[in-house]
Amino acid sequence: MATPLGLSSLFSSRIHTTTPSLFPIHRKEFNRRRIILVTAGGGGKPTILVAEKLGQAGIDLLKKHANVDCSYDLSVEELCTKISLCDALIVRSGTKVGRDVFESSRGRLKVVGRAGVGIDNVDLAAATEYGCLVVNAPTANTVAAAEHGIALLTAMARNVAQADASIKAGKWMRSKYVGVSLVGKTLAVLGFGKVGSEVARRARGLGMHVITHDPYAPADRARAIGVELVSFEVAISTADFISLHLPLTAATSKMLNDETFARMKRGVRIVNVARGGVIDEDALLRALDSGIVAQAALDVFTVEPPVKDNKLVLHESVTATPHLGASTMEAQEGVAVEIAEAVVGALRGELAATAVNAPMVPPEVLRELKPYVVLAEKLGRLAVQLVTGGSGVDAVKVTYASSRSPDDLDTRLLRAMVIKGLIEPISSVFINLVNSDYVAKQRGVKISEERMVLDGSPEDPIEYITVTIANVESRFASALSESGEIKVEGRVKQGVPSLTKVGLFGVDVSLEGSVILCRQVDQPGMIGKVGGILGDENVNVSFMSVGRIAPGKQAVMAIGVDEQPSKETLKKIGDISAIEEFVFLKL
Ligand SMILES: NC(=O)C1=CN([C@@H]2O[C@H](COP(=O)(O)OP(=O)(O)OC[C@H]3O[C@@H](n4cnc5c(N)ncnc54)[C@H](O)[C@@H]3O)[C@@H](O)[C@H]2O)C=CC1
Ligand SMILES: O=C(O)C(=O)COP(=O)(O)O
Repeated sequence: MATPLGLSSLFSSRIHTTTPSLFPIHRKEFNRRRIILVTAGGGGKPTILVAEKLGQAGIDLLKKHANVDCSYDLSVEELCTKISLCDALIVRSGTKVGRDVFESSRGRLKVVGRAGVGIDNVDLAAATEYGCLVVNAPTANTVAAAEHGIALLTAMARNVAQADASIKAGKWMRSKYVGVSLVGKTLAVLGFGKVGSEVARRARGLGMHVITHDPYAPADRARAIGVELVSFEVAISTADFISLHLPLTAATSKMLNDETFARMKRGVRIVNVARGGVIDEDALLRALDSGIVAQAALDVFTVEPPVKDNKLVLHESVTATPHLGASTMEAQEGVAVEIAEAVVGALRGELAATAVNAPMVPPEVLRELKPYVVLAEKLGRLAVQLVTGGSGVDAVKVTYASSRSPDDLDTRLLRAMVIKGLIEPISSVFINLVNSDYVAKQRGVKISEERMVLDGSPEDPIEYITVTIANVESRFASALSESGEIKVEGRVKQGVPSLTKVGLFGVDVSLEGSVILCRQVDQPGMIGKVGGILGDENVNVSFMSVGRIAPGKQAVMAIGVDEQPSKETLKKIGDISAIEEFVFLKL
C-alpha cells in the first residue's frame, strides 16, 4: 500500500528518513541516545488493536492493510500493556481511552478510531498532546439510534416492557398497564443533530407536535421538517415527552437535574438515547418518585454497565436497554467499514474526513501542498538551528507569499510542519498536525502567520515561504535581517524544496540533504577550496551556490551535502582565511 510521499509525517514521528516510510519510524529514547527502530510489526504492517466487537466487514478491511489483534473486555492494565505494541486502536463506547493509555503507548499510537459517534470515552486532550489522531464514524448508526429512540418512546408510552415481564410471569394485568397516546402530544427533542432530527421526523409521522432545542441548529433546518426550534425553557416546560440526543460535554453534563425537572410539565416522560451523563440520575429517581416524571426510557447510563441494584434500572416506571442504540446488524456493519477506512487512511498519512482532533484538510489540498509541507518543515529546522543556544525561541513569524487569495490557500498543514521543524530538533517530542499547536503553546512558542499577496500566476499555490525568529541571537550573523531577526526563505523549484535566501543574501540550494553556510569576502576560488575539502572526505555535494550583496563584497555560500561532515572537516572549512563565519545545519 503506497503511502503519499512525505505526507505520513503529518501524523508520524518520521526522523531523518530519506525515503518515506510506509509506516511510522518509531523513535525510542534509550539510555539518553536516540535509536531509530523500525517497529511497525510483522511484515512492515502496522498493528491495530480492536478492543470492542467490530462488524466483520470492518475487520476484513483492516486485515488487508494491518496486523489485527481483536481483544475484547480488556482491563485497563491489559489495554495499557497491549497498546505499547500498537499503531492504532479501535473502540466503541465501552472502552475508556484515558491519558494512561497514551502514556503507555509512548508515542507509538497514531490513531484511535471510535466505531460510532460519541467520543466522550476518549481523552481528546491527551490524544492531541501525544499527537494521536482521533477519528469516529459519525453517520452509520444514526438511523439505528433514531429507531431505538422511537422504540423506547412507544414502548414506554404503552408499558410494553413491564407488561411483557408480567405476562411472562404468568399474570394477566390489563388495567395495570394502560398507557398514553402519542398523537397530538408535544415531543421536545434536545439536540437537533443527525439522530435528533431523524427522531423528530419519525415522531411527526406518529402525529406528534415536535419542538426542538439546539443552540447550534439552524431554524430553517427544523422548519423544513415541520419542527419548531425553541428555547431550552420552552422545550422543557411545554413538552409531554422529552428525548435527549446531544453529546456529553461540560455544557450538557447533568442538563436534566432537580432544578430543570421542577420546571417541567408534571407527568413528563423522558427518553435518553444519548449519554447517561446528560441526566443527574439521582435527581431523575427523585422526580420519578415524586411523580414530576411519570416514566423514563433509558438506553444509556452514567456508569455502564450499571450496578446490579441500580435503582433507576429497577424502577417500575423505567424501561431500560443496555446501550443498544447503535446495535443493529446494518449499523454495526456500517460503522465497522466507516471506521476501518478512516483508520487505515490515517495510518497512510491521509487526513480522515472524520478527524475529531485535527483540522480536516481535503485530499486535493494535501496533494497540491505536498512539496510545500516538506519545505515548511525544513525551513523550521534550518531557522531553529541558527539560534544561539539559550536564546529561547518564543516569537516566530511565517510568511506565505502567494498569488492566491487568502481564502484559496489553506496553510494549516504548513503551520504545523514549521512548528514540527522548529521544535523537534530541540526537544524529545514528536510533532504532527494533531499536536503542533498544543506543543508550541506548551513551549511558549508564539507562531504568527502573514500572507504576502503577489500579483503573479495563481497556478502555484505558493511563491515562497519565509520563517523569521525574533528576539534571538544567531549562530550565523549573516542570517539576520535588517531588523536583526533570523530569517530564512524557501521555494519549491521543479518540485524540490530549496533554500533561496538567508538573511539578506540570496542563495539557491536544495534542501534534500543538510546545509553548510559560509560567509566570506566574495572572491574567486572559494567554491573550489570548500568543494575540495569536502571531496577529500568523500562528502557528496548536492548543491552549491553563492549569494552576494555586490561583487567583491561579502557573500554567503550555501552548500548542500548528503552526508554530515566530520568536525575536523568543518574546522578545515572554518580555517580558510577568507571565511568569516560558517555553520552546519542538519536537516
Ligand atoms: N445510544 C447509542 O447507542 C447512541 C448514542 N449516540 C449519542 O447521541 C449523540 C448525538 O448523536 P448525533 O445526533 O449523531 O450527533 P450530532 O453531533 O449530529 O448531534 C448532536 C447535536 O447536539 C447539539 N448540542 C450540542 N450541545 C447542545 C446543548 N447544550 N443543547 C442542545 N443541543 C446541543 C449539537 O448542536 C448537535 O446538533 C451522540 O453524541 C452520542 O452521544 C449516538 C449514536 C448511538
Ligand atoms: O455511537 C455512539 O455514540 C454510541 O453510543 C454507540 O455506542 P456503541 O458503539 O454501540 O458502544
